[in-house]
Amino acid sequence: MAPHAQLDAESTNGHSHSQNGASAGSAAEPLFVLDSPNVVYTDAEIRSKYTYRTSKVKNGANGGYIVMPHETAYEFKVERKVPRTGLMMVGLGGNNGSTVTAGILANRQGLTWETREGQQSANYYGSLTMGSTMKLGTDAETLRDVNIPFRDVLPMVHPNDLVIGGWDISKLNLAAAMDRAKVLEPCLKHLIRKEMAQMVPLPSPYYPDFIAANQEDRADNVLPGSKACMEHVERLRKDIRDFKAANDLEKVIVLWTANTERFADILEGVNDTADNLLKAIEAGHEEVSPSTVFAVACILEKTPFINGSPQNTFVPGVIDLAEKHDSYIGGDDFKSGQTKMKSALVDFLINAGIKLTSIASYNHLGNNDGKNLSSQKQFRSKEISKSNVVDDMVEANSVLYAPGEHPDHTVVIKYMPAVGDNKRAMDEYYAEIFMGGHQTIFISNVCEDSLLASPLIIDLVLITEMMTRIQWKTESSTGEATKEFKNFHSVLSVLSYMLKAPLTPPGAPVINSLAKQRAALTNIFRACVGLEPESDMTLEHKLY
Ligand SMILES: NC(=O)c1ccc[n+]([C@@H]2O[C@H](COP(=O)([O-])OP(=O)(O)OC[C@H]3O[C@@H](n4cnc5c(N)ncnc54)[C@H](O)[C@@H]3O)[C@@H](O)[C@H]2O)c1
Ligand SMILES: O=P([O-])([O-])O[C@@H]1[C@@H](O)[C@H](O)[C@@H](O)[C@H](O)[C@@H]1O
Repeated sequence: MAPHAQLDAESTNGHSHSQNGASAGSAAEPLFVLDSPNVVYTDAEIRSKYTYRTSKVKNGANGGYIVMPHETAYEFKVERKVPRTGLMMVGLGGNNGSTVTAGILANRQGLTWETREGQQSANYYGSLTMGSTMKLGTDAETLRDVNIPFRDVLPMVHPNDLVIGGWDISKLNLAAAMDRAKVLEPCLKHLIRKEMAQMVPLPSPYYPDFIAANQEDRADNVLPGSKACMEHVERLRKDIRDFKAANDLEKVIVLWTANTERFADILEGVNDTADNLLKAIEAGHEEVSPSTVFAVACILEKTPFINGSPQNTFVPGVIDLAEKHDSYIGGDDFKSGQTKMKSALVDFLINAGIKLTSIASYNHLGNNDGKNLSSQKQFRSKEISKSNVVDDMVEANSVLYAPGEHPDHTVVIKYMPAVGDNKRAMDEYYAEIFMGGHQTIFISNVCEDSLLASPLIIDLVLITEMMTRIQWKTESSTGEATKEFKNFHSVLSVLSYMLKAPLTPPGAPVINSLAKQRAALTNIFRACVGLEPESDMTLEHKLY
């Protein structure tokens, strides 16, 4: 048997994999065409001329402002051909890794299975790309909204077509890993057990100091060496090349869904620049984490790398290296349940003029993630990513909050083995309302953590792959045109909707508001086919 088999689109009676019949390697007939001189379709590309309208503000007299409308003319280019794409997960044998793999297999085969509530069919619920819609416009006759599946706005990879592989420090095949995870129904597991058993994770670097000591008993599938080294970087690069060749892939995305690591110290001369980081790895510096080694390997292999965990994988040297190699990175920490709710509810409360003064977020869970997080250093990584999610919304409202003022905010996570993957999240939101009143909101949220995270993994992969096929150029406002098409900045902040602690290009603001994050992603994709940003003005229903 191959050192590790993969989940391959051809290995099952494939269903029509993508909307409007497209499958990997083809340019689908789009669901819609924009009838505009600003959008040109060829077999290979969509070209869209888009005017980005913002306002520049400067201080005026008496503490006021002077606002100057500002326009930038962009041209976007989208490659229409959907490439044969692989997903390599670090932590393939974990709850998320095994669950998302099983979910894709079940969807690809169009499976249904018996549950206590009756027949259940495979679906992609919880995925923004596969489960949500966007407004295309209004019907020319009836003026009713016309909405389309998000996945149809651009020619995206269909998750059913993804070829899956990856690494794990645990050697369990994915059928055994699925059993260990205790997430999926026995009847479903029975239907996919054979294919899942064929998938065996590649051995991986394991540096014990970065994850909880309680993970040691799992580490039976590790590469020689217990600290960073160039041999590990080169081995991971070869793993990616071999996976690509063995599966005849045009593209691979690597995603970290392995354990939460402790934060790495940022050390001048070690991980502060690309050159220093490469030297530090060469020298076997003990402050370089496995996730940073994966990031470096992916950047050198021009393979996008996404971090689904909260640790600071992207030390300054990694960002510097990604920029130098024009390679995509994104992260951090899937925004799956309690924090996702928080980033929507806080946005609502503060934008309703309600002064949130206290947030208490408690949760307990009993999966291996919870076990790893029961160790203080790993919990601290998670506490940071779960705590910073309200900062931008608070700072944006100077009516409610004085400079530096913010709600009390506490995050508690406890490991309770009995509940397994069924995370219990309990939140209390306490706020000041009109004339000295108070509002207290209690939220209880129980769900399988991995069934929330798995669709996010799919969205992160599909959107990252789509971004590798979008380029831009502009006639800048000062007239210096960007002659050649360019990639977006190496740090893919467009992924923020799926992430608790969105990584942004150096100096760029962090936006945590869920609505703003979705609007940014939606409107960038709309601009690539010449559609204006979504506007809810609906003047057509107000001005007559
Ligand atoms: N809802 C969610 O499940 C959720 C939400 C946000 C973030 N996360 C994060 O996603 C990650 C995975 O969550 P999970 O529930 O699947 O955890 P898990 O413990 O079930 O899986 C992690 C896997 O990573 C493997 N691993 C550890 N170190 C590795 C290394 N160096 N190389 C390769 N594999 C390694 C482990 O053996 C394990 O199989 C965690 O960091 C978690 O905090 C999960
Ligand atoms: O995304 P979210 O539900 O706010 O946060 C979750 C935490 O509550 C949980 O304790 C942890 O195990 C998961 O990895 C995830 O980070």
